[in-house]
Amino acid sequence: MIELNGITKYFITNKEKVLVLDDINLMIEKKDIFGLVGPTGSGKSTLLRILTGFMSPDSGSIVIQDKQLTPTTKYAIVRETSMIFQHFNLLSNLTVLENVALPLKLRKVSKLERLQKAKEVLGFVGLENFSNEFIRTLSGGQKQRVAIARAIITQPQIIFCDEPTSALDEKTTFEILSLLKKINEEFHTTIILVSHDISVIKSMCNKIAILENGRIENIITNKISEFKPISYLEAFNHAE
Ligand SMILES: Nc1ncnc2c1ncn2[C@@H]1O[C@H](COP(=O)(O)OP(=O)(O)OP(=O)(O)O)[C@@H](O)[C@H]1O
Repeated sequence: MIELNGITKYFITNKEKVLVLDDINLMIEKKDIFGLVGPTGSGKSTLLRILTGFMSPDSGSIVIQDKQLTPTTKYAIVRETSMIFQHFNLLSNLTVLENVALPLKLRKVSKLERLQKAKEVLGFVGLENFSNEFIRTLSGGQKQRVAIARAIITQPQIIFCDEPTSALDEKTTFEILSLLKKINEEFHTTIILVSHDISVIKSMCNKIAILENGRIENIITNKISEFKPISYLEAFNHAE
């Protein structure tokens, strides 16, 4: 469970103080696939950075898994989460298996155990025969599968996905979204999905928050397949 209460964030630019997030209140339940959409500059990345502990809000409170996110608790909380990025963020000098095992290496899990677990999750994402390949030899979809395997190896409660399919074609997008859905269903992982693509959000999410100018303009929790973007979304939608 994630609860945001009254989150605000300012940036200082050219001696000007700009309000980038304005009183954000959100409740995300366990096993939700929660979509965060909004035009460029609406504050999606800033909100994601705050949720993942990379940035602190100026005011407001965040509760994740029943724990208040503070500078002292954030490392323990972040350990229960993983992140998937648009451009995969894999290490090109490591093999597929080493990339996937890396989070367990950082947690000082023994080599035998982490490689065994990495093979297991590579099987789950359908890349069991790619263990010894280097990242540069893979397609975009395969790279994202590796990133997903790396994300689930720590059995996170929450996965944050920042435009996970924006670099992929339509068919690969469908395959990656199906894989994320399978993770949500099998492990009851909560997924927070940031995307420009309304069709991605509509096909995946059971709740959608629409951000505009740093404010939540709307939260949609039912009849998502019937949701039609209105004027403020027209500039960036791929819908219908
Ligand atoms: N480090 C920063 N310093 C100053 N202003 C910033 C900083 N980061 C973001 N901003 C501004 O904050 C606002 C929100 O930016 P943010 O990146 O969160 O939006 P976004 O919805 O993720 O946009 P996009 O879809 O283009 O990634 C924008 O006006 C942006 O210019």
